[in-house]
Amino acid sequence: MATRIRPQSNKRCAVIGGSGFLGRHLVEKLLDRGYSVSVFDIRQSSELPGVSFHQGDLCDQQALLPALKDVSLVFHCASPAPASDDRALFERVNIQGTQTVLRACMEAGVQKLVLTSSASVVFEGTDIKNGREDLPYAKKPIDYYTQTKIVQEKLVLEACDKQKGFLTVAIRPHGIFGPGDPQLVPILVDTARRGKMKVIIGDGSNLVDFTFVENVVHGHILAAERLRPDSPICGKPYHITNDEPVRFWDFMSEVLVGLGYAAPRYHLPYALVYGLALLLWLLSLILRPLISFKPTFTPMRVALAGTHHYYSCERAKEDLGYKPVVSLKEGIERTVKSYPHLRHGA
Ligand SMILES: NC(=O)C1=CN([C@@H]2O[C@H](COP(=O)(O)OP(=O)(O)OC[C@H]3O[C@@H](n4cnc5c(N)ncnc54)[C@H](OP(=O)(O)O)[C@@H]3O)[C@@H](O)[C@H]2O)C=CC1
Ligand SMILES: CC(C)=CCC[C@@H](C)[C@H]1CC[C@H]2C3=C(CC[C@]12C)[C@@]1(C)CCC(=O)C[C@@H]1CC3
Repeated sequence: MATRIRPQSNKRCAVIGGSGFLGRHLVEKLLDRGYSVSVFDIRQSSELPGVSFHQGDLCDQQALLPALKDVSLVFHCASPAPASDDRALFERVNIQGTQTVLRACMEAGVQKLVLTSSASVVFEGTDIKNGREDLPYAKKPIDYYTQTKIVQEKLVLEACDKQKGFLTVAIRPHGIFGPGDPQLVPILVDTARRGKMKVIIGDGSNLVDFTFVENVVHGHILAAERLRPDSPICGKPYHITNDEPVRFWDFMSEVLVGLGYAAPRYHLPYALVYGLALLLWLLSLILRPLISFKPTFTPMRVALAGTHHYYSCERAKEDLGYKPVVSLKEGIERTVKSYPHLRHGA
């Protein structure tokens, strides 16, 4: 078992969203690196030695304050899941809630805030190849969740104020995967179990970033440790990826085959699938008062599965000294091993 390093007083931090997939990995790495961690989350998490847990809604400033007491550094990686598809909730938590987090940080005397944003803040459903951070925010984001992530990122970066001694930075990960992920592998396996994972959308050559969770954690910690008044990173966003763009369908196939399912083989033209998804989505809207159904193939998912969207992490390499610590191959192997219950026939 790994021994934890004893925390120094300047290594006190809080992780808002620390019970979630990314948050949990982040908390474990922070403990390994000698931080003392306080977790704030709406969801109860299993206990970790050395962590003080505070349960509450981040929209409630009074509930947040005890978790931020004597803390100089805050990571904000809480968000409702995109799949919840609840506009009012996205707006309340990602926009108003983030304003509350900022106010609470000021009141508690927090000096640094690292936000988990998303690379999708610049994605409009059409190809992005090696996109850099200077791409404009999407005017037509792929969904409302992403719309609120854009506003959230702007709020946090604009709050960076060297005079007030409050520094901020945003990490933009893309396609996070790894042990404990509640989205990517479970959705994929569910689709395969329902017999809907037979078709490749388009010619299958579109490249996408999938980022192993430990690399995303590494990017967050580097950003936190480099965030100083004299550093060029203040108030800026950073892409964090595996730096190994992969064909979307090769990645999916590798995970599926690793778990004992067949890889998709047949091809359908992108425009046809997108058109059908659009039609289904319209039907689901029209029929909503009578029956409720959630199509697997939403226009947003088809766009994610059928276009190029990969990003450059050169800025993170230059300013943060970032380099992925786990390769895509190893990440996939470790992920597949961590889901014995999702194996074919389990
Ligand atoms: N996963 C991915 O591929 C990507 C994720 N991101 C961003 O990374 C961050 C972490 O994502 P991920 O770990 O996947 O998500 P998770 O849903 O696993 O974790 C988010 C955590 O925040 C909690 N939470 C939600 N609402 C509130 C609230 N009002 N107050 C306090 N806690 C709350 C969630 O609880 P509950 O589960 O009960 O809602 C959950 O424990 C998010 O900001 C997301 O937008 C960005 C790019 C890609
Ligand atoms: C790269 C990236 C941004 C990944 C984020 C996670 C999800 C959006 C994907 C995880 C599993 C994916 C998936 C599909 C779309 C995108 C995901 C939900 C499909 C529904 C696309 C159409 C299919 O043929 C089935 C796919 C199942 C898995």
